[in-house]
Parts: sequence; structure tokens; C-alpha cells
Amino acid sequence: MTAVPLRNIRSILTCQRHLRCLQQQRRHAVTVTDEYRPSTKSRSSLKGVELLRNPGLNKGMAFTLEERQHMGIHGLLPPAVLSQDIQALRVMINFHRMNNDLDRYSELMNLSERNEKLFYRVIADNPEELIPIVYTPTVGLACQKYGLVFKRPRGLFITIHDKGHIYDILCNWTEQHVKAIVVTDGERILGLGDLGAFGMGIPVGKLQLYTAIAGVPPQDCLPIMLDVGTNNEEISANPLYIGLRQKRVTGKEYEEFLDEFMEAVVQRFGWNCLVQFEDFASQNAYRLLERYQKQYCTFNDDIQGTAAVVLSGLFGALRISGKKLNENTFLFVGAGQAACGIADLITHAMIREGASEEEARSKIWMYDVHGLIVDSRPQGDLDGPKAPYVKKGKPIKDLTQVVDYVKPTILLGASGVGRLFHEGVLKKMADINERPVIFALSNPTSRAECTAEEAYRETDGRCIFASGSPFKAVTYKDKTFHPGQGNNAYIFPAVALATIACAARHVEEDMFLIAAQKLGSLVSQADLDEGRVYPPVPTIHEVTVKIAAHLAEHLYKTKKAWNYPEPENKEEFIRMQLYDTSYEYFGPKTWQWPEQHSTSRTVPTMDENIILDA
Ligand SMILES: NC(=O)C1=CN([C@@H]2O[C@H](COP(=O)(O)OP(=O)(O)OC[C@H]3O[C@@H](n4cnc5c(N)ncnc54)[C@H](OP(=O)(O)O)[C@@H]3O)[C@@H](O)[C@H]2O)C=CC1
Ligand SMILES: CC(=O)C(=O)O
Ligand SMILES: [Mg+2]
Repeated sequence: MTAVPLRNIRSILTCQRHLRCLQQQRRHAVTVTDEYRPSTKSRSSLKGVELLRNPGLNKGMAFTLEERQHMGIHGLLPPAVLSQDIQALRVMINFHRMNNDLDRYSELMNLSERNEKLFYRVIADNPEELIPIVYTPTVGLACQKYGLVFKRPRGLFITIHDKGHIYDILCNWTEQHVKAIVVTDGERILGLGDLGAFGMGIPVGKLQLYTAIAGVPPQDCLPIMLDVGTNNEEISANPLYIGLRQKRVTGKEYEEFLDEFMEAVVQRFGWNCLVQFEDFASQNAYRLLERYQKQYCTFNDDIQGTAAVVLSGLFGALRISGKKLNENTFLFVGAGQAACGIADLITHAMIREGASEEEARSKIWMYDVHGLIVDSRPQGDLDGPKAPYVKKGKPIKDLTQVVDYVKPTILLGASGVGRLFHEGVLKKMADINERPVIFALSNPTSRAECTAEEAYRETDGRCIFASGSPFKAVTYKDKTFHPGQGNNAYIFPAVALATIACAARHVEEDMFLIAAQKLGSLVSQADLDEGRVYPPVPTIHEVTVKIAAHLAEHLYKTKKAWNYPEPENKEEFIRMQLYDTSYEYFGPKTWQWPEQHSTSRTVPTMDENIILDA
């Protein structure tokens, strides 16, 4: 018997699996998949009640009489025809009638499962109010209560027991043209720790922002939970827990599982399917980034996206303080992936300003669970990403004393521990700085190192403040401050949009510095005068498009874009790809769009009392 080379066996198996996969898709899903695409030219072959059950196509009572007759849904809806404007108004009235944010979250998720366009339309119209529901802080609460909130899967759950079959599972996803995946293993969900499979709320929420903020069509996005178990005993004892009830798998088996996942993504969706790593624990996050960064189209949002958004906020803060980056001393409270990612990008930016690497690193101090990171301290790991920031000096545990010793001009919290910046710390920052810069980056709100109100009050209104989760405006001594939101949501949707639009092969480090600079340039003097070092949240969609266009310029200039021919006007090119929340027309072909169905996003001007009084 002649030996068949291993390579050939692998390729035969792969072909067989691929064939099986295609057959499966043909049997089960191909009609839905094909018709689910957003093109305004496409006409659905789904008819009757199936059309109403498809969230990507359903427009509820907005189907016109002609459409209802043409699509076989006449009589399945009440006779009135409502415009999307009225539907959006109804959603918001109901939203305001609810008593708590968890119910609001559930209601919005239900809407996204009924009528996707309406869901994204209301977020686009009300970003300041709704982003904190689908994203931080409420998404954190939703993850903690995911057993209650969970109604139906909105992505893939791949467990460690699926090792060896990940490709087959990816084939079970009916959409064939996935362009972006957000993946988590649920080990560090915001500052809430290991939530296991309950962490699925995070990839879902991040990808909803891909669409709501960056206009990436929802059918191009796939949330994935890699369930390797959980070490959170409380969660796994919860009768409503949705994941594997076992300890986390680590080591070689974990590594092989992740390797297989990345290979399967490429095999199933192509080499330029973007994979965003989200909320992995620090020890895995860094290692996986280093391992995959050059091989795949991937980035780690907690390390790289966060670094960019914080650097950008610092550019804004420096416009107020009038200092250069390397004229500052930085103290990080929390020395994990977010802090080290930010510190590395600040170092990179200081080197670009002319500092040596040694000089740049010398300005950055870190403080972790064991206290100030110095070489003489008895306990705590000093290796890994913290290593370049270890200082010579005496070990100090008390944070107020640390601030007194280091004398930072900029204090950044990325510890996941609420209220570490207590009165003593904040007052000390105010004692040593005319304009102390204080960023409380931890999420959700309960984990913020201080509130906006505390920061302004304890520094006598002199601090420049930003936070990871949103805080309302604060009035202190007759002046109203509008704290900026230093959240990677200003970066990852733009990076993803540019990468996808340009078909870039990799997400390279320089994209984050460029994105940070562009975001910083979009902060107006009026924003700074109000105390805001980020553009206001209602402008986040426009800001994202501008950053993405700027990144597209860079990708084409550096020959990293593979979408040819090169478009002349990059902003127009980006805008042409954006998801449109206006409804598709399903009537007879000769019919024309009436004027009022314009594709622009307009906020309804109608008085909501008309509906409430009716
Ligand atoms: N605003 C934004 O856009 C983002 C915010 N974040 C937030 O940042 C926080 C941290 O995330 P991440 O870096 O990924 O988490 P990690 O687990 O990687 O890091 C946490 C760090 O905080 C330290 N720490 C824990 N407890 C204390 C304490 N009591 N005092 C001082 N330091 C402490 C840890 O110390 P040790 O190293 O000794 O364990 C570790 O260095 C989270 O709340 C997350 O939500 C993250 C990404 C983006
Ligand atoms: C914002 C974010 O990515 C985090 O808190 O983990
Ligand atoms: Mg995160």
C-alpha cells in the first residue's frame, strides 16, 4: 500500500468538509442568506409570513398596501401603514416608559430581532441615550444577568469540546460573507471579571456598534463566544447559566483551540475576515495578539483600541494644559492590558516627538494590586508588558503617597476597581498640578476609579476629566463641565470600517496612532472649552467616517489596501459602503420610491404628544 502524504489527506478532508458544508447550506439556508443582503436593488424571494419573521427584511406596519399584496402578507398586519418615522417615535415612547435599563436593553434586543433597520435607525437618531444601553454600562449588567436576558442566540457558541470541528461550526452560520468577527472567551468582561458564556453580550454589543456607529452592515458581522469553561463558581452554579459548567481549560489545549479557530475563520470566510479580540484576560490577550497579529487580519481592542482612544484624549488635554506629551509624568493605576497598551502607544508617540525610548519610558509609572511597580518590591509579577515600566525606587502601597512620590501630571485608572481615586488621591493631584489630567477608564460605571462629579469637586473644578463609561454633565461652582467618554468605541468601529472597506490584510500598529491623531484633530475648541477632550457622542458616526477615510488614505498610500482600483475620494468611498437604515421596497418592479422614503437619517420632528394623546 502506498503512503498518502499527510498534506494530501488534510486537503482531501478539507474538501470533503467544505462540500458537506455547502450541501448543508443549500439544504437549510441559502434562500435566507441570499435575500438577507442589504442592497437596495435586491428583491426578496421570501414571501408571506417568512418575510415578517426575517429581521433583516421585516418592516412591520411600514409595508405599503402594494407591498403587502405583492409579497403575500396582506391581512397579516393591521390595515394602517406607518412610516419608519412614526415607528421610531413609538419605540422611543415605549423606551421612556420603562422603569430600568435592563428592561430597556431587553426591549432593544427584541426590536433588533424583529426589525433590524428600525433598531439601527433609533440608535442612529438617539446615540447619546441608546449607546449606553446596548453598550457600557448597561451591557455589563446584561452580561451579569444574561441567563435572564438571553432569548435566542445572536452569534456562534463554540466550546472546547468542539475542538477538531470548528470549521464545521462556522459553516453552520448561514451568512457566507462574514467580514468581521468579534470574539471573546469571557474571562475579563469589562471590569466584572470572568463571566464565562454570559460574556456573549460583549461581542454582540461591540458588533452592534460596528453597524450603529460605523455603518458596517449587520449581516457582515458575527459575534463569537469561545467557551472554554469558567472559573466563576457563582455563575456556573446559576441554574440559568448558558455555558459549559467546568473549570477553564488552559495551556496547550487552549492554545490549540485558538489556533484552530483562527485557521477555520480564514478557511471559511477568507484571509481578510477581520477578527477583533475582546475581553480576554491579560495573560492570553497579549500572547494571542503577538501570535496572530502578523499572520491574520486581527487586533485586540482592549490593548490597541483603548491605547488609541486614550492617546487621542491626551492630545486634547495637552491643548488645554499647553504641554508637550513628553513634558508630562504619567501614573497608571492598574497595569494590565489596557494600561500597558496605552503606555506603549504613549511611548511610541513620545519617540515620534523626539524623545529616546528610555526617556519616554522613564516618564511612565505604574501601580498594580501590589502597589507601585518598582524593582525592590517583594511581591508581584514584574515580567511581561509591565517590564519596561519597572522603576528603581521604594515600594509604596498607599495610592495617595504614591501620587505624592511620583508627582504625576496625568493619572489614568485602568484597574477595574471602582473608587480607587478617592478624595485624598484627587486632592493630592490638585495640590501638585494647576490642571491635573484624570482619566477614570474602567467600565462599567460601578468600576470607574472615580465619578465625574468627584473629580471636579475634589480638584476644585480644575481637572481635565474623561471616563470609560459616560457621566452626565456636572455643574460645579456655576460652571458646567461635559466630561468626555474615553472609550475605545471612538476607535474600533473606525479601524474596522477602514480595514473592511480597503480589504486590508492586517491591522497594523500605525493605524492606531493615525486613528488617535485624527480623532484628536476632530475635537473642537468649543469641546475643550466645555471640558470635553473627545467629540460629543451625538457626532460619533460622522467622526468615525472621518477617521475611517483618513485610515483608508493611509492604507492606499502604504500599499496595504487590496480593494482595487484605488478610489480617488476616500471619504466618498467609505460613505458608499455604509449600511442604510431606510427600508427596502418590496412592491411591483415598476413602482418608484415616494419622496418621503428618502434614505437620509432624519430625526422625526413630530410631537410625541400626538401619539400619546391619540
Ligand atoms: N475605556 C475603555 O475604552 C476601556 C476600559 N477598560 C477597562 O479597564 C479595566 C481594566 O481592564 P484590563 O486592563 O483589560 O484588565 P487587566 O485584568 O488586564 O488589568 C487590571 C489591572 O488592574 C490591577 N488591579 C487590580 N486591582 C487593583 C487594585 N485594587 N489596585 C490597583 N491595581 C489593581 C491589576 O493588577 P495585577 O497586574 O497585579 O493583577 C492589573 O494590573 C476594566 O475595567 C476595563 O473595563 C478596558 C479596555 C477599554
Ligand atoms: C470598553 C472595553 O472594551 C472594555 O471595557 O473592556
Ligand atoms: Mg473590552
